[in-house]
Amino acid sequence: MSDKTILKALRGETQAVPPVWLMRQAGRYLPEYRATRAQAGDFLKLCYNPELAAEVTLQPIRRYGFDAAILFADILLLPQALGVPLWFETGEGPRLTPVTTPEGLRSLRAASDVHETLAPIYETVKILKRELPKETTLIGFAGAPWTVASYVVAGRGTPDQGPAHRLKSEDRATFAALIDLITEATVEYLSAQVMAGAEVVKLFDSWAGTLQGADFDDFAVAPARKIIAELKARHPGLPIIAFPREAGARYEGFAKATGADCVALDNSVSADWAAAHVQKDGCVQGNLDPKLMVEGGPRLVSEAKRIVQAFKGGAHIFNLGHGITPEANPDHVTQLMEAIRG
Ligand SMILES: Cc1c2[nH]c(c1CCC(=O)O)Cc1[nH]c(c(CCC(=O)O)c1C)Cc1[nH]c(c(CCC(=O)O)c1C)Cc1[nH]c(c(C)c1CCC(=O)O)C2
Repeated sequence: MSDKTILKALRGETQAVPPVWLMRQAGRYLPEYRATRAQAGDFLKLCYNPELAAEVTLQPIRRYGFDAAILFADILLLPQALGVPLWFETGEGPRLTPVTTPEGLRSLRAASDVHETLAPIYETVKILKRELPKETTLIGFAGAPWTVASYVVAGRGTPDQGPAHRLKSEDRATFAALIDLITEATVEYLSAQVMAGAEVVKLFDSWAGTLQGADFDDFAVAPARKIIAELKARHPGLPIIAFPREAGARYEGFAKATGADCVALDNSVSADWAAAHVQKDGCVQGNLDPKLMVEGGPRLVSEAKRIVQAFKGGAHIFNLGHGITPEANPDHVTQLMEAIRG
């Protein structure tokens, strides 16, 4: 059995000092990231350049000694590999050519045909496997089907994911077929990451919180359960983290319903509530407010300690409730690491 701290937590072990990594730890708040992105040309070129993508993955590990490295890539590379045109508008974020009709869906590639486009990502994983410190766990990832589909339908991120909700009610068959295609392709993609050397995988469902009632079961729970079952059949013992962001009360029971080993918590749920209602079923990850990484100082330290304290009775991986933002101060990450590790 590995004695890596992240893998211990994912097996359900309680540790005196929780392992720690941060969502978006490789990113624009780091000057060395901005320099490497400029060298690559742009964000997508960086994602598809294995040497440089591995370099930016390693940068925060060198600086802070996080317990995990997360593969540098993006959740939208998968729909791109299915044939959906993708680009990034500077200062605005991702754009895709929307897929909203049966014809649009038929024009996409089969799930098993994503690997040619994604081969450079698997190469990044292989480089990282070689170059990471032996105590650092390598996390692969993908978007969960609902979140990926919501970008594919809207052609961009929208505040309420309205276009995807509309397609879901107006042409449920097409929407469900899109979810199924992404579900299958996600298994292919994550399985290939594991074969290349990823030790853990994480499913990001950033927009799970916009799904109400039975839709949450159909489009957040069911696809995650399918993906997790198939991955665990192919890779016995593979630890999986699920992040149904803003699921609120529906965080309770999510691990059991999907088979995930760990549930990542956003910062809208209180750590005390989650310790009682979510951590009873296994490891939890989270959940410091990312704004504190901009503010720094005493509130950052006291909030971080409060979260460690709340989860100290069970398995916990320290993280933020969402990604670290470009405005965060790199010195505040050092403050955070001292608050956690002492
Ligand atoms: C919804 C989503 C996306 N991508 C991702 C999600 C799910 C998590 C979340 O809710 O934040 C996940 C993601 N995106 C990125 C990673 C790499 C690993 C890491 O966490 O360090 C991961 C795990 C790099 C990235 N993905 C993106 C950047 C910034 C691009 C740049 O350098 O200009 C990075 C480092 C761009 C991106 N990518 C996406 C958006 C909406 C944007 C624009 C918003 C933004 O700029 O933050 C889609």
